[in-house]
Amino acid sequence: MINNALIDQLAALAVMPVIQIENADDAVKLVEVLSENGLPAAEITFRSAAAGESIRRIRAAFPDVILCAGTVLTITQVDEAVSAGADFIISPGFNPTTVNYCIKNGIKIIPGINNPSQIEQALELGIKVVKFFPAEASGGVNMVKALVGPYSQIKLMPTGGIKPSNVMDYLAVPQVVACGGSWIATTADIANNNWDTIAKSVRDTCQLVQLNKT
Ligand SMILES: O=C(O)C(=O)C[C@H](O)[C@H](O)COP(=O)(O)O
Repeated sequence: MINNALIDQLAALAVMPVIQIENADDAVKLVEVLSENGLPAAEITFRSAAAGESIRRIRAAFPDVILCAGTVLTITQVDEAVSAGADFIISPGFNPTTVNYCIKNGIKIIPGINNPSQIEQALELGIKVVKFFPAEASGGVNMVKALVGPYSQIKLMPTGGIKPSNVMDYLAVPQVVACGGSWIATTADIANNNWDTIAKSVRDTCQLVQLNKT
């Protein structure tokens, strides 16, 4: 179960870089750039075959970064992510099989939801934090505000279509812990080793969200 300490860590970050990495050789350099420029965190998505190996190398090089596995769709991927060193699991949807497996095995998971019924499923299982995905396509910040009306106890991590131009609108909602997004370090910039571009994006993002933290 996601604990309060982790919620506080995510809230302090305000944003989670969602990463699709095609070559595990880029993983350590990427997290070095993220960390040194203000974001010691990464969600490594299982959208590529390099995800598990990337998590393993990042964890070995950076024992303290907040490292989670994203796009986790199966129990096999949960096991791969955890054995590689992921702190917690994020999934795009609410899959009872993976959610129950994580709960049973004491693995932290933030499952995806985008409607009231899924929030109630999550609450029934004692889940405190859910991913709101795909955030913009599901109604954006207005949907977040509508959802937290009846479910004020749930905390959300909106992801999907979030950019510098709208991230602050989400972070202004008290139940939003942090926002995920691939804009911070794009797949293309990682693959092309555009580290200066990523470093600037991280610094710009930190400067922007700092407004929310103060
Ligand atoms: O499948 C998951 O678990 C995911 O993590 C999905 C990603 O969070 C989004 O695809 C990121 O959305 P963009 O920032 O709009 O690119």
